[in-house]
Amino acid sequence: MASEQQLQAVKNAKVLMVGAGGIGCELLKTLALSGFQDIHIIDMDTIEVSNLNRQFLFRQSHVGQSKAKVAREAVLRFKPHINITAHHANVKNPEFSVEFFKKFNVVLNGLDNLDARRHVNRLCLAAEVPIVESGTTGFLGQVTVHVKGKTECYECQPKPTPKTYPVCTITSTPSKFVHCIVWAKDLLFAKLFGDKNLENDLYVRSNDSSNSSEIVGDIFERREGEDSEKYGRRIYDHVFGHNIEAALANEDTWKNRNRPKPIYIDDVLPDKLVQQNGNLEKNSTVDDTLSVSAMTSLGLRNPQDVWSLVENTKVFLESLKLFLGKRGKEIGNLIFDKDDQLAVEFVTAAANIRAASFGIPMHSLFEAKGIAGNIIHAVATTNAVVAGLIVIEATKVLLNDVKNYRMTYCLEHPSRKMLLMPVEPFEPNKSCFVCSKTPLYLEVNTYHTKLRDFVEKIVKAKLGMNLPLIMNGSALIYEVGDDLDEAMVANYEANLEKVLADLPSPVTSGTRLTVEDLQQELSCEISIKQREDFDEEKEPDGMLLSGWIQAPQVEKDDEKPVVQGESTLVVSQLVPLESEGNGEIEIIPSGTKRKLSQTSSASTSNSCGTDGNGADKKLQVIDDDDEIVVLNDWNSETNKKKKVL
Ligand SMILES: Nc1ncnc2c1ncn2[C@@H]1O[C@H](COP(=O)(O)OP(=O)(O)OP(=O)(O)O)[C@@H](O)[C@H]1O
Ligand SMILES: [Zn+2]
Repeated sequence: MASEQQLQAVKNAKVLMVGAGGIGCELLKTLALSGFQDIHIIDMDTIEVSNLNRQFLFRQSHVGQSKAKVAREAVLRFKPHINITAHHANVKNPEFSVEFFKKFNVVLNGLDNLDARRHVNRLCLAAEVPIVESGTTGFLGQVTVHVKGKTECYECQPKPTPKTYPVCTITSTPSKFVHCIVWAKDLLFAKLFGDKNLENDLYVRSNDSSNSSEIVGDIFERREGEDSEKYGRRIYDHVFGHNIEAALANEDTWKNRNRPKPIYIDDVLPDKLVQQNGNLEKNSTVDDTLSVSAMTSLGLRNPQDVWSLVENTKVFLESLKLFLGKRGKEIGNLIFDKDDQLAVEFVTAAANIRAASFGIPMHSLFEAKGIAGNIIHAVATTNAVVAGLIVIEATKVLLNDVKNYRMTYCLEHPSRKMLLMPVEPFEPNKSCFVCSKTPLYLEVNTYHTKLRDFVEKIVKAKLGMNLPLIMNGSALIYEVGDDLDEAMVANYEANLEKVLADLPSPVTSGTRLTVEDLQQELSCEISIKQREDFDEEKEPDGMLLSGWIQAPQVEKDDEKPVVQGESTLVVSQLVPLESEGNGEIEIIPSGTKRKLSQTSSASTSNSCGTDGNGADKKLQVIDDDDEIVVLNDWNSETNKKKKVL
């Protein structure tokens, strides 16, 4: 039961909800039913059919309409007397300025991407408005509270990024199915159907074939008069037969690995492919390109079946033929899309054939699609639980009940019989460049690196700036904005093409750049250090930023993709820390174990720890034998459990 004080706080609050998707729909409903009366919603999207299974405020008839607006109307139907304002827009738009954010008592995020979350974090820091941040991935979920000066900000902790793989693992020595998927999708599919001008490592580096990439360039071209079956068979033999033979020639590679087996198509499918439903190539006037399917024409129905090598070979050939015959116009421009059935069929088949060659278990199209599209299926219940937790935390924030703030993690499997794991928030990280304004350092070859690379790879991608401005001392070297005159735009464009050392005010070793984003009201200093060489694989940007919190790469053991929707932190990174005897557990991010004693008020050394004026990091977990335990009284001195029947 909420207290009178809580009810008043809720009633008088003005809240901003960003995102009206899976979490957002649940959240808006829960806010309205909890007594909130002034709610703004921002969502840039329109409703899609695929949202309907869990975004329950939306119906079939709403497909194509604004999520924010439809969500508002749906909730007003059962709570007609509250104020809901819908903004169908990107939260990064300039209209959502720091001034706009200042109007709210708390911001509630139900977003699905890092970029927007970072942007909202910065605006909230500048506007001094607390955020309750959330994310879900299947059964996993989390709700975290961020209040300037009191808790860490959203960017104080590193965020997991999807795992990338060394090129040689993908091109030569795959050991997991996901490696075969990456090869099929990013190399083979891209080579056959994507932009031919893009560099592509689809060749095998054997000891004596230093110029093999040139030879391969010709091999992927369809020869004059070559029919699609013949072309498909030639590609098949090249990538699954000859390339593997060439790789086997590198004896050193296989000393401690299983040797792959070359696969040639005549051994698997000696006869010409005949489709069960006739040759669709002749039928190429049908316009609905996305409904074209090799599975359909081969009579393969169940996407959860694992195909045999023969079936995979047929799907490989048939999907290639269908691309050539029915989607020829797109060839050269295709980018893999998990919702493109034919693309998924091709990638599944190619990955499976490669897997067979390397002795890796094959997978169904359903599983392959999940891996290729980084899909973890959303669970409506997790969204509902998370939405409830957001409202609980928001209420505490409104009451300024700092000592009871919790970051809560929803687990997939009970840990000590608990599915919800509450943790006290950490203090601001003193080396966070966002909330603690820590200077950054960049090692770069200033004689080779263009300003464009610095802007794209560092300022935008790593620092998450939206409208950056870069200054060297008092000289402005780059700026984005609507109010620039043509001469300035031309000047900045010219600068982008110059290497750093050749800029009108040269950037060389020792230079201190100021990089700002006026919209986010964020400014940081970057000290430049000249460095000649970079490791292409480990430092693909050709630059090394430090003083910045590097995101760890995560990969689940079962080869499933990592974090869908780039949620804030994955639970697998949390380390429950047990103290001796008293049943207390502490969970801390990123695998850095700390003892409970270190988190007491005496601890000042750990940048994530408390410095004495915050609450200590103890988390009390009640020993119990119940199946599921939730904490029911967030305001009590010690959290108590409640049985879920
Ligand atoms: N920059 C942004 N500005 C406004 N809304 C955003 C922004 N980025 C993401 N969103 C919204 O956040 C919501 C996230 O919801 P959710 O994670 O359920 O994704 P979805 O797109 O609805 O579903 P799915 O991706 O699983 O098909 C989406 O409705 C999306 O439009
Ligand atoms: Zn921070």
